[in-house]
Amino acid sequence: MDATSFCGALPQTKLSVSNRNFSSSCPRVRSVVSVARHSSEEFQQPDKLYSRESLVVSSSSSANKEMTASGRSYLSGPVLKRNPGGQAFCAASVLGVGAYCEGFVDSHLHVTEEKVGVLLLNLGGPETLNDVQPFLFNLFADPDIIRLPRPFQFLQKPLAKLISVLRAPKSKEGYASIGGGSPLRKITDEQADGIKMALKAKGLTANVYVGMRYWYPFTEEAIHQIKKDKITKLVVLPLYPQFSISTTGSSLRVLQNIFSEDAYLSRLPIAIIQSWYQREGYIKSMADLIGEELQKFAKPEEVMIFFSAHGVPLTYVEDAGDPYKDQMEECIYLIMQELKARGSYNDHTLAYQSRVGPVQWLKPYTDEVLVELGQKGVKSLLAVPVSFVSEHIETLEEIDMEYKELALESGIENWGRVPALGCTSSFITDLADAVIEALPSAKSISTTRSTSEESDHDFLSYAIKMIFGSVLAFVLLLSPKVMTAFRNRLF
Ligand SMILES: C=CC1=C(C)c2cc3[nH]c(cc4nc(cc5[nH]c(cc1n2)c(C)c5CCC(=O)O)C(CCC(=O)O)=C4C)c(C)c3C=C
Ligand SMILES: [Fe+2]
Repeated sequence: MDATSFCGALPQTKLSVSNRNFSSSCPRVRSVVSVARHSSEEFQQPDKLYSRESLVVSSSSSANKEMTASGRSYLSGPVLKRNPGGQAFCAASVLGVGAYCEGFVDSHLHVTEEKVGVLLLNLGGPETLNDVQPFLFNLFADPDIIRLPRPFQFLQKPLAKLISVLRAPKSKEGYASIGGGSPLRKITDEQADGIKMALKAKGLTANVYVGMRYWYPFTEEAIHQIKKDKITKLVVLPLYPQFSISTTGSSLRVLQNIFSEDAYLSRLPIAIIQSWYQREGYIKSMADLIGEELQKFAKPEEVMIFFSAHGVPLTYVEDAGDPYKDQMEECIYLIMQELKARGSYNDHTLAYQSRVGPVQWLKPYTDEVLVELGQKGVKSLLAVPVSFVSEHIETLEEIDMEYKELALESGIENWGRVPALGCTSSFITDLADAVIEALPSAKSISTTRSTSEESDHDFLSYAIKMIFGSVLAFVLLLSPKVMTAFRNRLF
């Protein structure tokens, strides 16, 4: 990337990025990624977001093959593309080249100081055992976590209350076993500080905010602070390497709702990095950690590398077009390629953990595969948590305690676990690079509401849905499958 080409006046009109197609580098992912043409496509209406087509549009693949500064071989992070004219932002200093551009010329020809903000999105976790049930309520009240058909959506909150109360004792046990709360907030705050420092070292002064989806500091609080600080350009960076409707998609939906109803925010230029699992820095950082842990085994070459990703219900992928599974497989492929390039030819496998409720989730399931591997005679296994970048309940309790015990019982003798990336410096530096690369594509969102949302406000159709919905929901709740799930405490 030609660094000097970034510095200049802010364009007076919104940029539009030309529509180009790129193929994924991974043989397993054959879908074609097309780059969005309009700014509104970056910040999609919920209905649109979940169509297979628009999710693919939102994948970050390959557009960045073009944009990497150093001609790296991996695809890099931000979803969308560079500024086609290259004239929009004062990023020269960011790359340590050229003059530091401290201001931009606004539409009234006044020089205004640029204030860059970075918003990190994450899930959040209960900090005390008393927080567990309300945290679970927030999680299950999210229509991106429990996806009810439209006529049943009025049941979301009562159902969330019921499930959160039923699940709380089991979850509390888990949180109690890791010290009484989630470490996610502390780690995410440290990552935020790290990214701020890495950006500073690269010449970009930015405020870095943390917005959690289900616990403090909530996304709404972060946005409030962003407004207070009068940020003039925002990069949104979800701390999930792979996009899922249930994680990044859910957080973006919250942002969209807030932004579309606020005059200042809807004009704020914003760039969203929707997934970054294929960035060179991330892949190499993962390979570094795996390589280090492999060396702790007596015979590193005989160790099975066991990637364990958080699962999602199968319908997300099969019906709603969630790209999560494809992105996960591509991610594993890239990590294994990197390990091979370093001379490690270990066997590997991918399985999905943490399923909740009576529905089918992505397979194979981690617990089942561990038992099978033990039965097949695998003796050494290195677990790699791959959908998370911080330690939390599902690494510290589920993998380190439950799965380790199961593996040892199943015949696996040597167990290891790769730590989550946390504040690993190569990783934090790469996230800072992703922010810098994304900045030029920042555009303000469209505030147009979809017609389907408007129709929700139509009283007559709402009343009809309520009546039929209530009857159907009652029947559904009494169905044997749901009752069995409750009895077995699957929730
Ligand atoms: C890629 C990451 C994650 C996906 C995908 C995801 C989907 C998903 N999760 C649930 C239900 C629960 N998740 C819980 C905790 C939790 N989930 C993630 C990440 C993903 N979830 C993280 C990082 C955490 C831990 C937060 C922390 O406290 O440290 C929980 C609570 C814990 C428990 O009771 O097990 C639930 C419940 C669903 C239903 C879902 C997809 C639809
Ligand atoms: Fe989860």
